[in-house]
Amino acid sequence: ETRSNSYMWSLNDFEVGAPLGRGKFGRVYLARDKNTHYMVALKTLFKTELIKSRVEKQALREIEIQSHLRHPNILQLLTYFHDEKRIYLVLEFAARGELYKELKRQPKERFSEHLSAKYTYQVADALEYCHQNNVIHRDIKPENLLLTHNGDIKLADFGWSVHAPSNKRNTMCGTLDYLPPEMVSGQKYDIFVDHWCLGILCYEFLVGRPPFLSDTSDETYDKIKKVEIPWPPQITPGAKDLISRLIKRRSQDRIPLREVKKHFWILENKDDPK
Ligand SMILES: O=C(O)Cn1ncc2ncnc(NCCc3cnc(NC(=O)Nc4cccc(Cl)c4)s3)c21
Repeated sequence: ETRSNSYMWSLNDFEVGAPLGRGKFGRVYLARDKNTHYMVALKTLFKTELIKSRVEKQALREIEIQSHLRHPNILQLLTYFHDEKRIYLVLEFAARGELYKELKRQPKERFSEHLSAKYTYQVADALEYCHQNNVIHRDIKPENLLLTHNGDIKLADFGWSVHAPSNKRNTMCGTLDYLPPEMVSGQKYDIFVDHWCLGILCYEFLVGRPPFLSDTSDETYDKIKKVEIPWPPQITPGAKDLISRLIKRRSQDRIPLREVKKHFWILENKDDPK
């Protein structure tokens, strides 16, 4: 039987299994609901770590944002609870784990046009839904995408998401490769930062590395500001057309997500594996 909304979840409701991954603020464990035997991913966040890094408001904002989002390509936050030391996020379990590892496992560390178009379509669909709910994800990259057992995308980790529009400074700890020009220069930004990241993501699926990858972060900043995209031979004209319409310096020039979903390269490649 399902529990009423007022039920107070606790660690005691779960049998905790193998660690799935580790983050800066805590670990992710495979866990099973003792009652229903439903498998979940249990993300623990140490309160002291959150406070030390001054991201405790971010964690609460993520819980607020993610508990209202419901979409087949967004990793669902099922519930949450805390004890004296940790906050626990009870998340949908994505059985094929991080897309990033799947990308590195590929023969040339890159996806076929079919998989690239399928994943780009599913992320575009999830982002369109986020934007309709006035949420900017802001941290779209392969590390934040998970795969279900049947190979569908789950957009995860809304730890950096905010309500649009925003000029929230974010001390990005991760890669700079996905930052759009407006965020690099600390300007006000809007939902179109996600469009930029979708273009970078599609490029990385097809090439195996992001377009502005450089040895130093200064070089990366320069390439981001100049928007110089190298086009290796495996990028077909259709893929180049879509990517060029997303990686635009001016945010309002980036094509809408509904246009991404019906772009000819996406429609020609997203369904049948070649
Ligand atoms: O990814 C893995 O390591 C392994 N893995 N494998 C399968 C699988 N199935 C589901 N979830 C997984 N991982 C958790 C993904 C997250 C979702 N939401 C998050 N939110 C968050 O981290 N928030 C957060 C962090 C630090 C500070 C602040 Cl303020 C907020 S992490 C899975």
